[in-house]
Amino acid sequence: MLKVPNHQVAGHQAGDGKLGPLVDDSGRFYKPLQGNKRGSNELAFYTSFSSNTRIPDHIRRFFPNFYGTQLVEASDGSGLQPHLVLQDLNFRRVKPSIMDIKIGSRTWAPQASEDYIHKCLKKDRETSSLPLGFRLSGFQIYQNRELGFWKPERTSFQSLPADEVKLLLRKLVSSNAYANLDSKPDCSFASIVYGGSTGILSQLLELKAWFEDQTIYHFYSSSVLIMYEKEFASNGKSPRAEIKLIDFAHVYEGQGVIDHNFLGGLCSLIKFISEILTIPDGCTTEASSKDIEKNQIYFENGTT
Ligand SMILES: Nc1ncnc2c1ncn2[C@@H]1O[C@H](COP(=O)(O)OP(=O)(O)OP(=O)(O)O)[C@@H](O)[C@H]1O
Ligand SMILES: O=P(O)(O)O[C@@H]1[C@H](O)[C@H](O)[C@@H](OP(=O)(O)O)[C@H](OP(=O)(O)O)[C@H]1O
Repeated sequence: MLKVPNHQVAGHQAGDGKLGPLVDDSGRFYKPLQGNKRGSNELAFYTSFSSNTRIPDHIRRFFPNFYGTQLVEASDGSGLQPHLVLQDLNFRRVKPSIMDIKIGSRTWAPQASEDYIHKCLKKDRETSSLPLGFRLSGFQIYQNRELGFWKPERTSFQSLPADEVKLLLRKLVSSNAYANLDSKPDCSFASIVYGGSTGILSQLLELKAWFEDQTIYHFYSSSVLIMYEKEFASNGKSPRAEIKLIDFAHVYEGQGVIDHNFLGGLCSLIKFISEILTIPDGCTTEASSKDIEKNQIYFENGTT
C-alpha cells in the first residue's frame, strides 16, 4: 500500500488530489515521471548514472539507489502512471531534521527554452541563488517532543541574506531551534553533525573533490539534502548525519567541461558550514562548549 511521505520538505507534493511522490513500507520512494521532458530527462540520468562504471562507490553513495520505473496508482487519482522507483531516504528515520538546498547560482541549463530560462533567472535573482550560489528550497527542523517539527512556509526563507541563511544552518544543529527567529541557537550538535571524519562537512568535501574532476554531468537545479536525527544526537547515539543529491530533472551531459555552476555553489555551502564549526560567534556559549564536548565523547565512543 503506497502512502504520502511523512518528511517531504520541498517540490511537488501529493495530497489534496495533487500529483506527488509516494512511499511504500519497504523503503522505496515513487516519484511520478514529470511532464515537459523533466521526467524523461530524470529517468535518462538515473539510467546513465546507475550503469556508469566511472562513478566511484564513495560518490555513488551520495545518490539514492535507483530501481527502474513502475506503473503505480498516481496520488492525483489519474490512475496507473509511470514512476521512478528510488530509495526512500527517510526509511527508518524517526524524527529527521532535513534541509533541501538547491545548488548553483544558475538553475537552468543552456538547452532549456527561453521562457523557462526567463522564469528561472527571475527566481534565481529574487532568491539567494545568485548572491550565495545556493538557496534553501525547503526544510524541517525537529524541535522537541512537545513542539514537533518546525517547517515554515517555503517562500519565507528562500531570499534571506547570508547571515540569516547561516542562522538557519546553525538552528538546524541546535538543541534550542524553535520557530521563534529571535532565539539564539546553541549549536550543541554542530560538531557531531557537521564536524568529525564522517560528518556533513567531510561528506560535502568528498563530493566537492569529485566535482573538481568530473565532466560527465552538469547538474542544474539539483539539491543537496542534509539529514540527521536530533533525538539520537541528544541521547548520545550516532545522529545518522548524511547528505544525498536529489532532483535530476535538469541534468545534462557535461561534454568534458567541469560543472562550475554546481561546484561554485557547493564551495559556498561548504564555507558556510565550516564557518559554523570554526567561528562560534553566532552560537550561545552556555550550552555549547560543555554540550559539544559531551556529545563528541558519546559519538566517538560509538554509543549508538
Ligand atoms: N529518494 C527520496 N527519498 C525521500 N525523500 C525524497 C527523495 N527524493 C526527494 N525527496 C523529498 O522530496 C522533495 C522533492 O524532491 P524533488 O526535488 O526530487 O521533487 P520535484 O517535484 O522534482 O521538485 P521541484 O518541484 O523542486 O523540481 C525533497 O525536498 C525531499 O524532501
Ligand atoms: O522544474 P520546474 O518544474 O521548473 O520546478 C520548479 C523548480 O524546481 C524551482 O526551482 C522550484 O523552486 P524552489 O524549489 O526553489 O521552490 C519550483 O518550485 P515552486 O513551484 O514551489 O516555486 C519548481 O516548481
